[in-house]
Amino acid sequence: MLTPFEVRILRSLEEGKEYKLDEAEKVAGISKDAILRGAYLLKEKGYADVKEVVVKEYRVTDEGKRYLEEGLPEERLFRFLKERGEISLNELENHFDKKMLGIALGWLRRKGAVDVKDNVVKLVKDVDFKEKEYLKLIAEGRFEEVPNKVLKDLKRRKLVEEDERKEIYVRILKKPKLELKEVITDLTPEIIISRSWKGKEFARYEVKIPAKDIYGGKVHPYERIIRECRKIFLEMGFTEIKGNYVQPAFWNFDALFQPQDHPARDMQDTFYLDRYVDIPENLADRVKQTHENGWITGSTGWKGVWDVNKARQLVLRTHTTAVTIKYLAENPEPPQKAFCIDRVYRREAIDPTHLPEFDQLEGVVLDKDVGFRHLLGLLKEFFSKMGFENVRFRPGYFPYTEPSVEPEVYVEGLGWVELGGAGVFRKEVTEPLGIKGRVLAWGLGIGRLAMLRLGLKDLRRLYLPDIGWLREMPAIVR
Ligand SMILES: N[C@@H](Cc1ccccc1)C(=O)O
Repeated sequence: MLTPFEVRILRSLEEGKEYKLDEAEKVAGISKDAILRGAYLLKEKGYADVKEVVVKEYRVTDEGKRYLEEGLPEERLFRFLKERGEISLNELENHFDKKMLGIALGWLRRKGAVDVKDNVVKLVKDVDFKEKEYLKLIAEGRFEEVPNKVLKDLKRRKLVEEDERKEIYVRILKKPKLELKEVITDLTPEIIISRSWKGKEFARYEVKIPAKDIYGGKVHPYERIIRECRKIFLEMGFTEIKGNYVQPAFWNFDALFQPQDHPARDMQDTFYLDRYVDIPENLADRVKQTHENGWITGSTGWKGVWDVNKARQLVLRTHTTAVTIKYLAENPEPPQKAFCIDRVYRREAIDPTHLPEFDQLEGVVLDKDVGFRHLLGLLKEFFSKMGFENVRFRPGYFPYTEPSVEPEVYVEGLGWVELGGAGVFRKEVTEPLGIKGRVLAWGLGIGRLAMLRLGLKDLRRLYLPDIGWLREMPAIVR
């Protein structure tokens, strides 16, 4: 039994002749997808042969194009040396860009064209620069004429890029006596309503035929990992909390016993707003005393004068600890278990692992008889649920916790990666706010976590609207 497409293909393609998919499309007058499906069905029945050939194509990169105009770095240096004779490396740096000089010297040495001794460069042999001719051929699309080794070298130098394309050929082996009994391939509402399917055959579904890729809608990989973290803490009985992006320095720093001259409070590190708010007087008073002399906590405090105006200034929160500490001040009775997944801001120079806006996964446990070991166990449990089995804790320092640790997870190929901070809140933090009990606290960089899970090397990828990457990401990553 043949589908209408198969019949169409058999009728329009010549027996024994090989057609590229594009040609077959033109000759048969049906879409490439239909040809492909039909051809594979015909292959199954022995009427056709389908061949897939992977062809490589080469393209000159921007850097390569520049060299085509200016000459290869080694060629330019060679010409210069020919004119000038021996010359010191220092002198050369006056004539050439340092990076270009490095590349040029490297290749000339490899070719045995120069000798470098005591910082002096000397030409010792005449060499040719065929690579450039080859580069030109590639630029003209004549890459078949370029030897493989040269292609490989040019690719390694990033002057040429390789692309792979699949080409599909269809050949009709023999034509059956065409039986024109119609077969139904797509069952439509019309066919059902009119009952025209009666007495007809249905095409069998062939799962092995390559089909068009379909990209369904799905949750963004980063958001998916954020949801995964949220689920883990909800399942462990935590409450999710939220807070404002803009916080008084009081909640971001002072309530956390961060001294007013702490470098993290500097303009260099924190985004300040030119606005001030009032803070609860009784709290401010106790925090002031704690900073200045320890109040009744038994601590000596930081000494010096605590200035309420510094605490009143608004900042873009630099960590979500501002949210958890405020929550605990408002809910000081144990037990409490809360977490917060949200955006924080720091004045960072942007690089592959730093962004001025990023997200933290913050959490606290307040109870009468909890301690450091519970904290480590809890974090270990969380990481293990996230798929990181190898966890270790390095000693750390935060003004608000004692002891403090920096959790790290082991990632194949990267080694130990630091994921944030954790510790037990000091009494200088809990007592002035009236928090009754011990507090386990942590703040993790959730972007980093996502990066590791998704196998990315650059945090910025998480925020790029790269549709190709998004399409390729599976809906579930483990
Ligand atoms: N707030 C710290 C992390 C941390 C949270 C809670 C306790 C200890 C450390 C940071 O942003 O790096």
